[in-house]
Amino acid sequence: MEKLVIHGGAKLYGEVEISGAKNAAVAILPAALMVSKGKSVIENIPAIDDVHCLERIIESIGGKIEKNGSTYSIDATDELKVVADTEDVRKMRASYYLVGALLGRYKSAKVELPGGCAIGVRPMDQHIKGFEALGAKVTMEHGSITAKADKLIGANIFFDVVSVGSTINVMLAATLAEGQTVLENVAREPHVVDVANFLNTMGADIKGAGTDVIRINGVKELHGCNYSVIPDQIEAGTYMIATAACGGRVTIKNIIPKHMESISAKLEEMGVQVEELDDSLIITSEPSQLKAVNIKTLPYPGFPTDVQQPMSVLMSIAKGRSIINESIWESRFKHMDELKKMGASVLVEGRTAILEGVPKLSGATVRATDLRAGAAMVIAGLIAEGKTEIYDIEHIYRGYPDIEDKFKNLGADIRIEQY
Ligand SMILES: CC(=O)N[C@H]1[C@@H](OP(=O)(O)OP(=O)(O)OC[C@H]2O[C@@H](n3ccc(=O)[nH]c3=O)[C@H](O)[C@@H]2O)O[C@H](CO)[C@@H](O)[C@@H]1O
Ligand SMILES: C=C(OP(=O)(O)O)C(=O)O
Repeated sequence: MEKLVIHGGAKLYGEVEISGAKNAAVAILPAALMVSKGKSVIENIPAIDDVHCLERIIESIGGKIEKNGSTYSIDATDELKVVADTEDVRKMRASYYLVGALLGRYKSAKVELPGGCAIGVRPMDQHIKGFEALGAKVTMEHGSITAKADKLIGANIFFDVVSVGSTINVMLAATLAEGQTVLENVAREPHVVDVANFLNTMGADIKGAGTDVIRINGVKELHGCNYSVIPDQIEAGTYMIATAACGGRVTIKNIIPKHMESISAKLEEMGVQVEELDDSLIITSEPSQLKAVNIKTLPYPGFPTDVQQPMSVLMSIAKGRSIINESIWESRFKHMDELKKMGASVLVEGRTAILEGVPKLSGATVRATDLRAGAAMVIAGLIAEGKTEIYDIEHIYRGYPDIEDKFKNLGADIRIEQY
């Protein structure tokens, strides 16, 4: 087993290269299984455990993957199995995209129910509503979801909630349906746009991704293509916040500054300097000058829920009272108990957390209760006085490539130890 050991106190200086986006890559890889002609060559795939899990799932149903660094070549031209039932499917959230991809291509899919971070109830009713509107019969039994159709016919679907997963999943299936599908009240996250762009590069006809209405004209088949995954908005946000919390000056490289606007604006409100270049941001911070702010997590372009936990660490040392309203997930404050062990002053009531800024945190033994909670604990360890040990770090590796090396290169005292 492994734990992270951090000695806090170092300011961060230098450059950090952001990897491909987790939540785009984990949708694009299943989407590549819809291609019946040619190979898909996909660059900038992040080296994270969710991707490794997905690789094993893809191979278990007959897809072939060749890797060259972060470039994956996917060959799905042979007939695939439409049943995905391995342990890996239950470990990660994004395995649910196999339903949309296989239903689209084969009009049949049976996939074990997904896992992912325990951050609240994670229903699939909107995915099911979309598949059913396209003509599929969907059942959930014995821990798996089965979707079958004689044929898929385009439909108008108005989602009851703004959901990344159901927007992408139904878009996948509708890509190979007959006629036009109109999806309304859809998620506008950069990864939704990236998946639509990938599908279009493979021959799909999708318009409107990035707005709240997506129009899809079904096509008969998809062909291979070359594509590069967008940079990870959440990984970039995590390094921006870490720099703001530790102090120093760091260039966050290989990003799309537009995707970072809600985070940049909040950091500036706190007194952090954010300089925008073409594909990078320079963060300069003096932590003793940080001011309290309030955030409410919202679908894009609002403040991302996936950055809320790292952000709470920054708020814990900002002068004054900060308030977080977590509007997406009802259990995304589990890390607060760990943060309290390090001296943070936090009161959690339902979906609200109130933080009274303290001058410093102190090192402690803590757990990564989920993926972004783990990133939050790393930032807390980096700013705390003394030694912090973080257990259950497997959660962190689901979404952060080389986190230890990336922070080491910026001057942090962080290492992995076996126990
Ligand atoms: C692999 C992946 O991309 N994960 C992201 C994805 O998760 P995921 O796709 O699971 O999250 P959704 O956007 O679907 O969920 C948003 C909200 O809609 C609700 N909901 C969702 C589906 C449904 O059928 N019914 C329903 O009520 C959820 O309970 C939640 O309150 O988007 C979340 C919100 O940005 C992020 O935190 C996750 O990092
Ligand atoms: C919640 C997250 O991931 P998942 O949906 O894969 O659990 C996340 O990336 O913050």
